[in-house]
Amino acid sequence: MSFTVRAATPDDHDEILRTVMTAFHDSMEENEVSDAERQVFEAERSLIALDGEEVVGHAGIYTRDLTVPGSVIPAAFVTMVGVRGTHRRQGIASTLLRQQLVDVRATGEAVALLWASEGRIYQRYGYGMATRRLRLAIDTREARLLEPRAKDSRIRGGAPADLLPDIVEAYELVRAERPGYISRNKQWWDFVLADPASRRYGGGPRRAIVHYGQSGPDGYAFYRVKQQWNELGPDGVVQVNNVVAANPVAYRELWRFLLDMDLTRTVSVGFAAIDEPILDMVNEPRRLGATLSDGLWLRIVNVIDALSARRYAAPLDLVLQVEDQLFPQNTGKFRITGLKTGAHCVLTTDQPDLVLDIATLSALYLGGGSAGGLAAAGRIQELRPGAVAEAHAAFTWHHAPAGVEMF
Ligand SMILES: CC(=O)SCCNC(=O)CCNC(=O)[C@H](O)C(C)(C)COP(=O)(O)OP(=O)(O)OC[C@H]1O[C@@H](n2cnc3c(N)ncnc32)[C@H](O)[C@@H]1OP(=O)(O)O
Repeated sequence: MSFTVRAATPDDHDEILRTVMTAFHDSMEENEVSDAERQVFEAERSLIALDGEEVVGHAGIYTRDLTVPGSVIPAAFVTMVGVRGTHRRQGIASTLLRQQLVDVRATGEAVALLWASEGRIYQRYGYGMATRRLRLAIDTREARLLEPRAKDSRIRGGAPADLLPDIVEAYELVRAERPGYISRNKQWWDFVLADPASRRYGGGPRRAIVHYGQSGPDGYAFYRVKQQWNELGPDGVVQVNNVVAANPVAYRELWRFLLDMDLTRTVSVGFAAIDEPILDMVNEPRRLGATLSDGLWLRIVNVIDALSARRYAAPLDLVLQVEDQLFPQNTGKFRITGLKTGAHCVLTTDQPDLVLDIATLSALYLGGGSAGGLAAAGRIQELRPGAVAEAHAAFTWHHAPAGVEMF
């Protein structure tokens, strides 16, 4: 089978969606496509594969900013990757995904990242597991907050759209500090707030709570309640995306509201960080029902730009020997010097301290992958004793990175 590849046009949007939904065993008819979804579509950054006139594969990109340790950088957010079942395993996704990475580098972005339907799809293209995702299923009768209610603290609840200016203010307080957070312009807030009934999966409409401290809004959470009853009475589930808060009081009081809602017995959280503060705020952490999986997958496309764009938790001076099968520019020896205030990365002929491939370096990038753990897994080779410990201290960050929204 032969296929051609071209950039999409705005008119291709619905056919692309139909193709991707078919690949996901879903259908356009059962999913309302919101205006918000159409608005964020970037036709010129979408690649489609065609068999004759038929769209048979797609890989798209959203252009947004990503918070990395100590900095915010432009990044490519890969989305809607799908190949029709009739055309799978014939190299279509590989062609699209490799071409896409070349385009990302040409655009000037240093990294691409994505949520994987299955992690094993993407490692072959150099993506590394850059964040870990914690899900919580909290038995609210068993896990209680240790601290009493705060004074001078106020919570408002309502429809997200009605509270939006305060929600945006709180989000912006947090975004620049937390690796993994993503910029949201007006279109992206519309996208985040879109709440079509076909995507509620049995839950009610999305609601918001905002916390107000002495200087204004400083935290919020979105949630929906799935109302259910068993033979003993109410058994509702509060489904929370994540809790966004700029300080411990805001975080705690938002949680207090969520954990103590009438007619509910469980709070589920979809996007918690592995250092999520709630783990250290309750009397019975085991009852938070935490489960761990892969989070964001990240691919460095430009080693020099990426490594010099972030900051490092401890002084760093290392030579990394990197192997990248797609980009010859990323293969070689790089000296990285870094501090909390700045960083520099250049090609060098010096002896390497560590040897690793691009997927492993990508896993380290946001501070999520542990250099010690990756070395123990045999993915980093240490040529100078002590170099793994130095990399470990420098690449980690005081906030674990987390992917906090699907895109
Ligand atoms: C960011 C996102 O959008 S994540 C969503 C990804 N999409 C989905 O999961 C939807 C359902 N699946 C699909 O649409 C397709 O099967 C895709 C996109 C995953 C793969 O498309 P294909 O065109 O079949 O991939 P392609 O033929 O290029 O395969 C490349 C290689 O990856 C392997 N591969 C592809 N998909 C998978 C998978 N799901 N599991 C394991 N291996 C896979 C192939 O076996 C092949 O290996 P090889 O080179 O050793 O022979």
